[in-house]
Amino acid sequence: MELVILIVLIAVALVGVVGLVAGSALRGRTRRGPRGLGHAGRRGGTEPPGSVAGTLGDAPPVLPTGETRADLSGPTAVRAPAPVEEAEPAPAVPAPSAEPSAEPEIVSPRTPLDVPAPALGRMVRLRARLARSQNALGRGLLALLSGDNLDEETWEDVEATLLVADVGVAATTEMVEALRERTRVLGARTAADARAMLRDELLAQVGTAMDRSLRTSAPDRPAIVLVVGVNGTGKTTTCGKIARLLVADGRSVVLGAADTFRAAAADQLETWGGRVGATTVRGAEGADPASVAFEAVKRGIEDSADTVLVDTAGRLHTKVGLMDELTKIKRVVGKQSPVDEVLLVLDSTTGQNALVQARVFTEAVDITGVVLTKLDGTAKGGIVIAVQRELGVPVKLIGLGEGPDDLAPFEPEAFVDALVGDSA
Ligand SMILES: Nc1nc2c(ncn2[C@@H]2O[C@H](COP(=O)(O)OP(=O)(O)OP(=O)(O)O)[C@@H](O)[C@H]2O)c(=O)[nH]1
Repeated sequence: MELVILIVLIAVALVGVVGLVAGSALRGRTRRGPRGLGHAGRRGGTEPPGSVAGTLGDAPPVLPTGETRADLSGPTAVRAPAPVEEAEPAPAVPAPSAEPSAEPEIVSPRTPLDVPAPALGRMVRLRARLARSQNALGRGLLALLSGDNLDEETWEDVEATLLVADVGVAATTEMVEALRERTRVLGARTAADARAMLRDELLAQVGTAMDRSLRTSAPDRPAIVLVVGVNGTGKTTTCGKIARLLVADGRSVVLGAADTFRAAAADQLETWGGRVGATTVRGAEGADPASVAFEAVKRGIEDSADTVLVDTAGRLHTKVGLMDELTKIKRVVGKQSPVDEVLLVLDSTTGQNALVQARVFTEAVDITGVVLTKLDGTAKGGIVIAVQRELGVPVKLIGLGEGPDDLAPFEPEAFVDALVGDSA
C-alpha cells in the first residue's frame, strides 16, 4: 500500500515538472512573436531577415501618440531597453534607406545656374532704356538750342536745364559759354547743327580719354575689387551684377560679404552668387568686416579665382568710423594681395547728396572708379559729369534697372547719344 502511494506521488511530481517546462517554453515563443511583427510592421515588412535594418528594428515601435509599445506593455517590458535602442531611437517614419548614414549631409544642387548674356549683347536694350529716362534733358536742350531766337532768356533756360539735370555749376557755366560761342560763330542753326553742337560739348564734359576699364584681372593672382558706398545705393546688387558680367565673360568669382551690419545683405549676395555659380564667403552678423574680406581673398587665392569682389557696409555713422572700417579692410586685405579696384557706388537719384557721399568716401579710401546706379529712374544724367569733376575718377559702370543684367559699362559716346537722341 505504501509502495502504491509512493508511485502515485512520483507520478504527480513528474506531471507537474513536465507541465512547468512546457508552459515556460510556450511563454517564451509568444513573447518573441509580437516583437518580430512590430518590427516588420514599422519597416513595412520589406527587410530581408538579418538585414542591418532588421537589427535596428529591435527598438519598440512608435505609436502615433509618440509612445512606444514598450511604454504600454508594463514595467517588465520597458526597463531593459536593447543597447541599440539607447544608441538610436526608432524613427517615427519609416527610413527610406535601410542603412543608417554617418556621411555628412549632402546638399542637393541648386536650380541650374544662370548663364548671363554677354555684356555686348545687352547694351542695345540698356541704351534704349537710358535714352528713355534721359529724354527730359536731351529734348529740353535741343528744343532750346534749335529755336530761332537764342536770346538771353533762352540761354538762362539752357543753364537751368543743365543744373536741374545735376551737371553741376562749374560744368554748366563752361558748357553754356562754349555753346554761346559756337552759335555766335556758326550763325544759322538747324536742328541737326544744334544736336551736333550739344553732343560735342556734352562729350567734352563727360570725357573720352579716361581709362574706364574695370581692373578685374591680375597676373598670377585674383584681382581684388572693393565695392564701397552708403547703404541703399545699390552696392550689393552691383556686386551681384558685376559677378554676372564676369562669369558671362568666362571668369571665376569669389564674393566677400563684408557687409556684416545687415545679415540680409549677405543672404542677398549669396543669392546673386548662387545663381551664377560664384562662391560667397560670409561671416556672422556683426562680425568684423575686415576678417570677412580677408577670408574672401584667402579663398579666392586658394581657388585660383580670377576676381574677388568684396561688398562692404559703409555706414556713414561717423566719418571717422567709416574711415577706420575702410582703411582696416584695405590694410587687412593688403596682407595677402594688393587691392586693384575700389568702386564707389552712388545712387544717381540722390543728386547733390551723392556728391557729399563721394567727398566723404574719397577721404576714407582711394576710389578708382564710380558706379552710378538707378540712372533708369531719373533724368539727372548730368550727375556723371559732376561726380567725375568732384572725384577726378571715371564713372565705369551704370545701373539701369533692378534686373540681374541691368548693369552696363559706361561708354561716353553711347551715354551722350542717349541724352541727345540719335542723329539718324
Ligand atoms: N531702378 C534701379 N534700382 C536699383 C539699381 N541698382 C540697385 N537698385 C535697387 O536699389 C535697392 C538697394 O540695393 P542694394 O544693393 O540692396 O543696396 P546696398 O547699397 O547694398 O544696401 P545695403 O545692403 O543696405 O548696404 C534694391 O531694391 C535694388 O534692386 C538700378 O540701377 N536701378
